[in-house]
Parts: sequence; C-alpha cells; structure tokens
Amino acid sequence: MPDGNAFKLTYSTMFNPPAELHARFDAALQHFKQHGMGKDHAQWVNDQALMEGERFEVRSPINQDWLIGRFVQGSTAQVDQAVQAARAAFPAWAATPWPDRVALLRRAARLIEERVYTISAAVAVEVGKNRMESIGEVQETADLIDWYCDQMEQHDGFDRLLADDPLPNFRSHNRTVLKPYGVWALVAPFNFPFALSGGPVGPALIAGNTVVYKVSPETSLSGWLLLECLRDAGIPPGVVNFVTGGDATGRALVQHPQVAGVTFTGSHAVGMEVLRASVMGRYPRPCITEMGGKNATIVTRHADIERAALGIVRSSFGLSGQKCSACSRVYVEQEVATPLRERLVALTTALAVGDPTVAENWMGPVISRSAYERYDRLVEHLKAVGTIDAGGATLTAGALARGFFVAPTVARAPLDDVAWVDEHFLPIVLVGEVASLDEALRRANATDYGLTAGFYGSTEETARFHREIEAGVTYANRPQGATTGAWPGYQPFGGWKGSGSTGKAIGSFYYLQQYMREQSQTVVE
Ligand SMILES: NC(=O)c1ccc[n+]([C@@H]2O[C@H](COP(=O)([O-])OP(=O)(O)OC[C@H]3O[C@@H](n4cnc5c(N)ncnc54)[C@H](O)[C@@H]3O)[C@@H](O)[C@H]2O)c1
Ligand SMILES: N[C@@H](CCC=O)C(=O)O
Repeated sequence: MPDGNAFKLTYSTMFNPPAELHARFDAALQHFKQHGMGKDHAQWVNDQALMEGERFEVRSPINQDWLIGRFVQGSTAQVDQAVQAARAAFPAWAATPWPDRVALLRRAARLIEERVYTISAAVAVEVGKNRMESIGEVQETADLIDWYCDQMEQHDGFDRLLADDPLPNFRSHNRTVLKPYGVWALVAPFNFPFALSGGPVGPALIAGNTVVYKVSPETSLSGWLLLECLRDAGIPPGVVNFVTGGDATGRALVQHPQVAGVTFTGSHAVGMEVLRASVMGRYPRPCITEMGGKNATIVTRHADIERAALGIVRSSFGLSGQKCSACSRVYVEQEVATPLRERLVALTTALAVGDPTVAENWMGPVISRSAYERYDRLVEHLKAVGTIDAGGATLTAGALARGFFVAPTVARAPLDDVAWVDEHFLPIVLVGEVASLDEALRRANATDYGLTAGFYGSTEETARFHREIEAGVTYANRPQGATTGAWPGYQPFGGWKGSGSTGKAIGSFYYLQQYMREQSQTVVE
C-alpha cells in the first residue's frame, strides 16, 4: 500500500484495516460518484482511442439507476485492427532488453498503487464488491506484476549458457533462451476484472509479447482503468491494446488466426471452447485457461468448529459467492454436524447485506439479473429436495430493490442431488453429513473441478487431506477463509482437472515461463 504504514494488505489480513484506509476509500468513492460515472469510453488501439461503434451501457449491480459508463461493442473488424497493431509492435517490443520491459511494468505497478483508492472505488461500484475486497483486488494486481518482474530478474531473463559439446575437433557453444510468442490475447471474467486482466497482461508483456485484452462487458470500466495505468507508465504504442464487448468480441479475439497465445479466465464451458479452438489452426498455440470451481470444505470430528464456521462463511459468501474459489460444498462428519450448522446459521444471519461500498455492509449484490434469477431457481429447487437453514430469499427492502441483492444461504440437499455438481456462482453453500473422512474425501474429489479445497481437523488428518485431495489450492484450519483468499507470494493460485489447463498457478515460480517458448542455440567455432 502507498501509505508507508506497517499494514500489509492481503485477503487474509483485510479484516481489520487502519482507519486511514477507510477515509481514503470514502473520499475516492465520493469523487467517483460525482465525477467518474456516466461517461463514454473508448477502446484503445495503437495508442489511439477508438470511439466509433454501437454502444452498451454498464450499470451498477448495487443500483441499476447508477450508470457506470457507455462502452463500444467491439466489432470483428476492430478486434482485427487491435491484433494488427499488436503484430506491428511485436518485433520492437520483443527486441527491447528485458530489464527495460521490467522497468516499464514496475512503473505500471507503482501507478496502480498510487491510484489504488480511485480504482478500487470504481471496482466496488461496478462489480458490487465490498471496499476491502476491492482494494485487495487492485493491490493484488500490482503485487502480481511485481512478482513476475522479480521472476524475470531472478532468472536473468531466462537466457542460460549450457556446456559445450564434448567434440574432439570443434568447439560447439550451447545456450538456451526463452523467447516471446507474438500477440497474446487475454479475456477476463466479471468478478476480478482488474486483477485477472492485469495479472496475466503483466507476464505476457514482461516476456516480450504484445497484448490485446478484453474484460467482461459488465465490468468494462475496470478494464479501462488498467489500460490507463499501462498507458501512463509509458508502454509503447501498439504493445497493449484494449477492446470492449461481449462474447462475440471475445470469440473474435481468441480465435483470431494471428493471435499466438491466449489466456482465458472464466467459466468451464467457455474455457473448454477456447481451449479446443487453440488447436484448430494450422498449428497448436499456447492456451492458458483458468476456469470454475465447485470447491469443498471438509470438517472432521476433530475440527475447531468456530474456526471452521468462520472460514466457511467467509469463503461461501465473500463477493456474494462469486469467486471461482468460493466454498459451495461442505462435508461434515455426523458427530459435529449439528454444532457446525448452528454456528454457520448464526454467522450467516448476522451478515450485513447491502450497498457494499458502505463500510458496515459486508456482502453486496450478485452481478446481474440473470444471476439473481438463477438464485431464485436454485433456492426453489433446494426447498423442493432439501432444507434451507438460513437465507433463501431475494432482498428488496428500500434501496435494495434497485439492485440484485439476495440473502446468503445455508442449505441441505441429498448428497446425490444435482445441486452438488454444477458451479452456481451464488452465495449458497450446501452442508452434507458424512460418516467418515474417507467418505468426505471421496465426495470432495467426485467432481470435474479441482480448484480450491478447505479442511478442518487434526494434524494427522491434514496430512491425509494433502495426500488425497484433488485441488490446486488447499487450506487447512484457516479461519480467514476455508477456500478463498490466495495472495501473490503467499499462495500460488491455479486449478486442477476442469478448473485449469496448465497445472501451473498464478503468482507461482512456474507461471511466467508459459508466456515464452524455448530456443536452443548451438554455434560451432
Ligand atoms: N480459475 C480462475 O482463476 C477463475 C477466476 C475468476 C473467475 N473464474 C470463473 O469465471 C466464471 C465467472 O466469470 P464470467 O461469468 O465472466 O465467465 P464467462 O465464461 O461467462 O466469461 C468470461 C469472459 O469470456 C468472454 N467470453 C464469453 N464467451 C466467449 C467465447 N466464446 N470466446 C471468448 N470469450 C468469451 C466474456 O465476455 C468474458 O469476458 C466462473 O466460472 C468462475 O469460476 C475462474
Ligand atoms: N484469487 C481469488 C479468487 C479469484 C477467482 O475468482 C482467491 O484466492 O480467492
């Protein structure tokens, strides 16, 4: 954070921030509401604003009367224009010494930090996140970019000498170097529009690729605010380009024949489509897909029930259950099911739901009318097949009627019900009773997803959980969040199975290399 105080913000330290942070956020929020909303925004191609084209409106899920801005529905021709700009800029950017690229990205990271309150106020209103989640998302983006800069430096630009060939009559010098691919396309989801565009844009650029990126239409302003930081850092024309629009714009981008590599973050269904398309051209191209989750938490008879309940509630209902890492399934041993359920219900019913930019409110709305209607349908289903223990209603009192507010919900359903299978991306957690840790692990793993998993139990059980759980991000006995809250440098973040295609995690030691291809160079004297 830019304040020089000792507070280090992460998703697990955000529960008790200094007062100054609230004051600065409040000032930025007021400024955004008075001066930042309702404007027409451009796409950005080759250092030029592209204003022309059909427009769509973005309105806040907190209150549909709040017009965030108007954005261009990017056409196929405009996507092509952006890709051509990125192609033209590629040779010079790839040839720029990597320390210079790192210096520019570090400058962008510092600008993000300087603007952390301004940007997070906009993210909060646009996504419907609470202030700490919003500030966290923006700061996380700067930390991710710094992490990849550090990686480039620690590996000396990934340029290494190898032993000379053991030849008797010739000297043969060998070297291996990682090189960029070309134009990298990035598509981001609505829930972390700043971090999940800036997170991958950073390494793509550090590696020497040029970029065209698109965020979800619902969160287009967040994408634009990132572009401003990159532009103002002095990244050369054409190196980073920004298009806006919906699914068709995204499809035109990721399927463009001159795109050399893709990073997609979003749902499993779309991610699989993007991944399949990546092998349909004349040759395969790298495709990093980060997809959904159906994340389980296991609570055994040896668990600290208070910790478990706190961690589950934070992970099930943070950002209204709209995190890929959200906890949507709990498997609890029968012996402790009643006390756990009682604490879950008590904590859930005490949550303050409302305008999440107000400090007192912890949970905001869901993103859209369609999510709101999906909530209604799932609640009706759960009432029919099981029991609602807390929540189970849309919230329409007073100003809440202008947004998409729903009650955080704890429910029961038969363990073979379909509700345990699909990712719903809603603040609804299912709690099911199991006879043993064996059964809990079997059920937790019986999913096509493998993103995050939580555990509460003894030390010996934790070791077994780590041996057997099929998930890329795991947490044991953590009250700050059962399945959510990874932070760069502390928890690398990536999915197994249907949750991710590469087995390499965001913010890890192994991520940046994916944006480069290896060339082995042998020269004989
Ligand atoms: N694994 C992760 O790190 C991670 C992180 C955040 C969100 N997610 C997942 O994202 C999903 C929620 O986000 P969403 O609703 O925005 O996801 P989504 O899949 O509907 O959309 C994601 C992005 O893809 C674009 N898009 C849609 N169809 C496309 C197509 N055919 N080709 C190219 N682009 C296309 C959208 O416009 C949007 O920008 C959840 O499933 C969540 O779990 C995963
Ligand atoms: N990185 C976030 C989740 C991002 C996806 O939605 C977490 O760790 O909770």
